[in-house]
Amino acid sequence: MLRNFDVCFAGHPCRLSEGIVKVNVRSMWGAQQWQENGRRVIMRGVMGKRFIFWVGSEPRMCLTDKNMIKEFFIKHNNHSGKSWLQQQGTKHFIGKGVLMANGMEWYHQRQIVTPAFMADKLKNYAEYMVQCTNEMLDYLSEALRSSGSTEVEIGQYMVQVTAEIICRTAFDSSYQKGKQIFETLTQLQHLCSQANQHLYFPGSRFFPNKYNREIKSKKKEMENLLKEIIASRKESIATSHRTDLLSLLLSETNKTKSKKKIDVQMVMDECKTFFFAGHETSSTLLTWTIMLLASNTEWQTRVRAELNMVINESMRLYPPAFPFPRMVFDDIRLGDLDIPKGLSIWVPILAINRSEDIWGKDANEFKPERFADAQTSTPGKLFMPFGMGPRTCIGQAFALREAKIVLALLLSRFSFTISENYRHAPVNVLTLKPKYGVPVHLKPLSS
Ligand code: HEM
Repeated sequence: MLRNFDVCFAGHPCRLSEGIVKVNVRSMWGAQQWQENGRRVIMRGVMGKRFIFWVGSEPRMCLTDKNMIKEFFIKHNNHSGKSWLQQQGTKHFIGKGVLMANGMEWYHQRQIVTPAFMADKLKNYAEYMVQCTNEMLDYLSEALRSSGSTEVEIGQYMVQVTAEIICRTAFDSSYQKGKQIFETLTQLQHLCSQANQHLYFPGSRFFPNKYNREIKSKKKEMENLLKEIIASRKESIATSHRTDLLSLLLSETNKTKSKKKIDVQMVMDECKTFFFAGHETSSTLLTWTIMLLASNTEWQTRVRAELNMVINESMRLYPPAFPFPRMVFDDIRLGDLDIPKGLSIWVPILAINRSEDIWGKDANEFKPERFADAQTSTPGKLFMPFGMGPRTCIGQAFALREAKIVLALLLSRFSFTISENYRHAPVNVLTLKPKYGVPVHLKPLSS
């Protein structure tokens, strides 16, 4: 039985779309502020810190209590997971990979991919990260020289470098080879996001409408490309000693008796998941961090010694990814609540990260020093940019190492300021992106 929170039947509590925060209910907790084209949009909640809202046919409960969130993510992982509705929303571009799997399927997949992110592998990956970043910076310098302009949209370079890094480290293939897959995956992601904004009713996914037709054809295109890479790698798998993610996955397809045996469709879904999760979030983190540094130039000199603080503050203000809502599959007791199965738990990360009650009056300001001492600067605060509990981000160490390498190399070669053409418009397309990119003026440090 549910008690002690307000109920709202009006729809999404907070929806970031088209760069403008649209609040179509009164139920947002606390206050959430956003800046759109210089205009500050302020939402104030009137429904309290716990409430229920509906997403289509799925009831979701907003939870903001730190202890209950921790208890839920850590203790109740076995009784919760991604709902059918969420799996439907992402199935065309990431399928049933580890991000969307539940129960034993998730457990087996997580076991298979974990070795690819162990400390010894990360050490090897660092070399690729440096190499890919230097190549990107050379390319960037050349682009500036040939255009004669100082302005670039930096986001596209961050997408390119993180895509190249994940291709080389996880799939041992070059960016050029994986480029087509990335483009198709990005198109699919946008198509799925647009399709999800339309009314869902039972059976609607089978309708041959514009979105469904395009999604089907793009999905086929991408899977054919992946099949080509898999086929060429399968031939060499027995003789090579590769330990990248794709090799780990392919070796599991050969295990006839293993409980963990996976088929080619699963390998493809896992590849799509890592293509998506492995660069989308990281490029977003880098782009927002550069936007913040370009707007707060004094931090460019300090950041060399204090990268951790800057990266944390960037993820607080612009969390690249939020934990997906988790559906409760069995009745559970959570704090003072009895949660029935079928209810999803949703944590409003943006509201928590910008709450004045938690972070103080300057919650909306860029102040990396609030993370000066990671042990003591966040007591009593909930900060979970990589999720929490057994399903925490598998690529966390990878992403942080990559972010530090890319930022450190960029800062060693350029200083930068935000362009007057920058339009602040965060938009949620599964990750939190700057809708119009981040144009900056770059100045080579040697000149
Ligand atoms: C700044 C960069 C990143 C951020 C902020 C981020 C954030 C997250 C978050 C919040 C989750 C939890 C999702 C949930 O609970 O529903 C997650 C899961 C995951 N992330 Fe990341 N991530 C980042 C980079 C990466 C990278 C580089 C990889 C792979 C190379 C990766 C792979 C994954 C996978 C596979 C999961 C699913 C884990 C599971 O369910 O067991 N992520 N990430």
